[in-house]
Amino acid sequence: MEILSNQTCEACRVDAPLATAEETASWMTQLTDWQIQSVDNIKRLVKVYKFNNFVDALAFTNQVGELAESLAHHPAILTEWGQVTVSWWTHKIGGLHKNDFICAAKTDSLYPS
Ligand SMILES: C[C@H](O)[C@H](O)[C@H]1CNC2=NC(N)=NC(=O)C2=N1
Repeated sequence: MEILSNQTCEACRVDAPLATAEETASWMTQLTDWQIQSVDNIKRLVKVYKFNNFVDALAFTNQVGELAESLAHHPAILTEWGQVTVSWWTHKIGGLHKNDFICAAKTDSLYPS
């Protein structure tokens, strides 16, 4: 099976296909503690990362932001004291694309274990 965190995002086009149910199920096996949530009928990958304070949460937020810029693919990030909520979806297609699963896996790689 292809390792998501080792892959790079492809340029996403407006006619790119949404991830199928089978692809989603397969790629979810490589992700830890990510949930699929629908917001305004748009599916997104969501995970809450825990921290001991705000400073560490902010540092992680900035790392995720740098990752996003490097991939030209951007999440929604909610930064709070003690936790950061990261949500990935593809705006252009209004849902989940393989890029979102790759980005979620790469986001996990940034979290201090
Ligand atoms: C022009 C710019 O590259 C595009 O709008 C990119 C920017 N980052 C993006 N991020 C996400 N999550 N979805 C997109 O469709 C998207 N499009």
